[in-house]
Amino acid sequence: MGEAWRWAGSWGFPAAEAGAARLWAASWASPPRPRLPLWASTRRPWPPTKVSEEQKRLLENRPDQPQNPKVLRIAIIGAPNAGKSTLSNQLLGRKVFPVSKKVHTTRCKARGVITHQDTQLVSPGDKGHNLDEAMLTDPWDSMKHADLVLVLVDVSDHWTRNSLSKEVLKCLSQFPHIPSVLVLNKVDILKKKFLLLEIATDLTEGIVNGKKLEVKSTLKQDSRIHITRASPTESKVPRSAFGQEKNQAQEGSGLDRSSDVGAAGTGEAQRPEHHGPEDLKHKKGWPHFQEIFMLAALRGEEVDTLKRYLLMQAKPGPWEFHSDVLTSQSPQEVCDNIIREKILEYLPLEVPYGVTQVTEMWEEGECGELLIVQSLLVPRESHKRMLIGRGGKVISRIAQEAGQDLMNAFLCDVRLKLKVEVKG
Ligand SMILES: Nc1nc2c(ncn2[C@@H]2O[C@H](COP(=O)(O)OP(=O)(O)OP(=O)(O)O)[C@@H](O)[C@H]2O)c(=O)[nH]1
Repeated sequence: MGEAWRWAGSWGFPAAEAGAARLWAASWASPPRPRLPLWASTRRPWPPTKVSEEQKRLLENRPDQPQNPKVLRIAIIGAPNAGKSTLSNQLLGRKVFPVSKKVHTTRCKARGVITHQDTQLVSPGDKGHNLDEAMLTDPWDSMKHADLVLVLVDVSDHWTRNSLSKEVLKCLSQFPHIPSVLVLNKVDILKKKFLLLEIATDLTEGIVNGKKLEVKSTLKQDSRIHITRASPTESKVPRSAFGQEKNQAQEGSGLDRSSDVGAAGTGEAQRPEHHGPEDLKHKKGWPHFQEIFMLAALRGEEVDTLKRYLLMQAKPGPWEFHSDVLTSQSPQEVCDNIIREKILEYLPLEVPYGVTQVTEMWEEGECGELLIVQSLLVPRESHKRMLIGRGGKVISRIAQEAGQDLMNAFLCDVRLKLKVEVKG
C-alpha cells in the first residue's frame, strides 16, 4: 500500500496520497524565537537535544542552594478536573503538565519545582491529586511529605461546589497537622459571583484560621469579594500565617481582608483533631483552613497572589533540586504527555487508552530546532481512521497543537511529526 503524508510544514515529505497505510501529521510551529533552555527556570540557552543529559545532570548533582535555603512541599488535592494541572502549570510559569477536560486522564507522577531567590516550592510527586477510592488504598504519598496542602474546588460545578468531597475530607482529617489552604478555582466561569461567599462559607463551615468568617455582602462590580473574620471561635486550628502575612498575600486577591477583625492566631491555638469516618459522614466543609484564595487558574488570575503566599510559607530547609530544574519529568515524558493530552481532547476515551507512543526520532535540526517523530500505534483499523480523521484533519490538528505546546514548554522551535499505524 502506498504511503500518505500529511504535512503542515516543509520537512521534505511527499504530498498526500490516497489509500494511506500510514499517515503523518507534522507541525512546524514557528516563528523562530530565541532558543532557550528546556528545563531551566532561568534562561540560559543550550541545544535542545542535550537537554535530556542536562536534565539528568541537574537532577543527579547536588542542588546549588544558597546559604539559608527555604523550602515548602505542597500537595494539591481536589476532585478530578478541578484544575490541579492547570494551576501547577501556572505556578511554574510553563506548561509542563498535561491538562484535559476529561476526568481521570492527566494523572502524572512528576514533580514541579519553583525556585525564587532563596526559596524552593516543590509539588510532591504522585499526583495524590485525584482523590478517588482507589487512591485511598495507596494513599497520599504527596500528602505524607507535604508541608502545606492546597485544596482545589471547581466553583463552576454546581453539583459539587458546596461541599468538599468525602475523599478530600478524609484526606484532610487523616493529616490534620498539615496546614491547609482552600483554593476556589474557575471563578471566571461563575456568572453569579455572589455565590462565592456562600461557597466559601459552606466549605469552611464559616471558620478560617480560627476566626468566624463574617460574610458581608459588599460585592463590587468587579466581582471582588469582601470577607471579614470576626471573633475567634472555639475551633482548634494550627497557628496561622494569615495574620502575619495577610497584607501582602491577599493584596489584590478576591478576598479583601481590610477589616482586620480578629487578626492572627494567638499561638495558643491547637491543631485540629483526627476525625474518624463517622465524624465525616455529615460534614461538608473543613473549619481548619488557614486561608482562602479565589482564582482562575486558566487565565492565571490571582495565581501570583497565591504564589507569593506560598513563598512566604516556606521554612528553613535544604533544597531538593538544582535551581534550574522545573520538573522531574524528562523532556520526552513531557512530549508524550502533551501529545496524549491532545489525543484525549479529540477522540473518545477508548481510542487514547489503546494508543502506544513510540518516539522514533529526537534530534537537533540544522538550525537548532528540535525534530521529533513519534509513531502512534493503535490496536484497530477503526481507531486508526478515527485518529487520522477525514482528510487527515484530526491528526494534523493534534500535531499542530502539540507542536505549539512543545515550543512553549521547551522554548525552542519544534518540528513534530506524528505517524499512525496499526500495531503489528
Ligand atoms: N474556565 C476555566 N477552566 C479551567 C480553569 N482551570 C482549569 N480549567 C479547565 O478545567 C479542565 C481540567 O483542568 P486540569 O488542570 O486538567 O484539571 P485536573 O484537576 O488536573 O484534572 P484531572 O487530571 O482529571 O484530575 C481543563 O479543560 C482546563 O482547561 C479555570 O480557571 N477556568
